[in-house]
This record gives sequence, structure tokens and C-alpha cells, in this order.
Amino acid sequence: MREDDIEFAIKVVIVGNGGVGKSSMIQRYCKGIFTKDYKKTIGVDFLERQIEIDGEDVRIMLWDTAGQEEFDAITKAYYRGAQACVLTFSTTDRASFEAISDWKRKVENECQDIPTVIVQNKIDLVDQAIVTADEVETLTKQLNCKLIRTSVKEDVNVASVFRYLATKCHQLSQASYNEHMSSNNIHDPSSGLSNGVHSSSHDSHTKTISAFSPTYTKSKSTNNSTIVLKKNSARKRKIILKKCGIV
Ligand SMILES: Nc1nc2c(ncn2[C@@H]2O[C@H](COP(=O)(O)OP(=O)(O)OP(=O)(O)O)[C@@H](O)[C@H]2O)c(=O)[nH]1
Repeated sequence: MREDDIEFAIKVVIVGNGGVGKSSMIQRYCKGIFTKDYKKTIGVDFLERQIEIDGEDVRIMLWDTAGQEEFDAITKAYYRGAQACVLTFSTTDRASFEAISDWKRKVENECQDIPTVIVQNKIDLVDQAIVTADEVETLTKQLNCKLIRTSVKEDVNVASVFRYLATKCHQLSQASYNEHMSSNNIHDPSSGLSNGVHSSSHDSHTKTISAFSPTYTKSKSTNNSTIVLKKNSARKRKIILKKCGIV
């Protein structure tokens, strides 16, 4: 996939108590690996992966935040601009389940209402579960979130989490794009029906997202710690990222 083909990027924050498997989930998804060692995340980490949704290239930027409370002040700054969120708890850790509502509130304080999945990780250890299926389902209904049970270790359902969120964000941006085009009576140039308005006001900007983190992995396309979302070519449908200040 060439850099020029990437049209749409989403920022996803992964939160939850320490040791629930957030870093492992991101490593599994982006690098296809799993390690048994527990290395506490200090502050924030970042990885990305590109996938295709409805024939469109989507770059998913995954922000791994430290679960320990001592890092709260640092991590919350990184929630800003997130368009989707993963709330994670572990099947074998009751406190991590009970903390889910708090994590949701912390993210909402910075990002309002964004597509969110509750992930019950470590289902390979279900015989040691400290929470019942009913309890988990009740909580997810209360919080109005989708529930996905994963085992990062066994690679169960990890990709579904991020595909679900990327699809949701993609749909939201499409709806927002259509709304923008119709309210401004602009024809989509990619339809070949342009009436002389070749781009909306949004198209004239190069969109940037600051991505500073202690172990930030540089994108191939950039030579510093800023991700630059390229302006769309006239041939392709233009995406408007409305949520959380990306536009
Ligand atoms: N059995 C099992 N172990 C897992 C699974 N996912 C992660 N682990 C293990 O759980 C431990 C903690 O995983 P991490 O990914 O470091 O947890 P974290 O949530 O990032 O922790 P913090 O960085 O402290 O916030 C590690 O020893 C992992 O190997 C899983 O699905 N099943």
C-alpha cells in the first residue's frame, strides 16, 4: 500500500487498569506477536496498522496508555482527539472490571461520546473468572457499549475490536461528509458532476495530528513525530473528520 493511498486515519485510545493486556493487544494486532512478560507501560505508547474498510484505506493509530493511576495526569492529555476507545478489563481481575465506568468517564471528559468497545480480555483463563457473563453484559448495556471478549494470548477476536471501531468511525465520517456536501450544495468531484466547486473549504487544509509519545514509532512517511494526513486527490472521495477536532 502506498502512502498516497491512505485517505482516512483514526486515533483509538486503549484504556483500562494495569496488567489487563492493553500493550499485548496492540502488539498482537500491529505486530502479530504475544509475550508472556509483563512490562508496565510508562506514560503512553503508540503503534499503527493499515486496513481496508469498504474499499478505502484506513490507518488505525493505536494509543496504548498506562493503566496505573500514577500516570493519569500524563495519559489524559493523549485522549484528546481520539475518535474511538477500547475499555479493557481482565477476566481474572475483579478490580479492573469495576474500574470500567471510571475509565469511560475519564475518556468522555476529554472526547465526549465516541464509538467505544468494552473488551473482556484473557478469556483463555475463563476457569479463573472473577466476574460472571451476566454481570459483564449488564454493565455493557448500562454503558451502552459493544462487548467483545478476547484472548490476546490465543489471538481470539483481537482484530474484530479494531475493525468494528474503524467501521463505525468510517460510517460517521461518511455521514458527516454527506451532510456537509448537501448543506453546502456541493457536488462530489469524484462523481464527475462537479459544477465548478472542486473542493470544500475543508479540503484546503493539510490535517495534522500531534503524536508525541515516549516511544513513538515513526511512520514511514514522516521524518518527525507528526502524522500528516495528506490532502485527498481530486479523483478520490474526500473524507471529513468531524469528531474531536481533527478538522
Ligand atoms: N493468559 C493471558 N495472558 C495475557 C493475555 N493478554 C495479556 N496477557 C498477559 O498479561 C500481562 C499484562 O499484559 P500487558 O499487555 O503488559 O498489560 P497492560 O494492560 O498493558 O498493563 P500496563 O502497561 O501496566 O497498563 C502480561 O504478562 C501478558 O502476557 C491473554 O489474553 N491471556
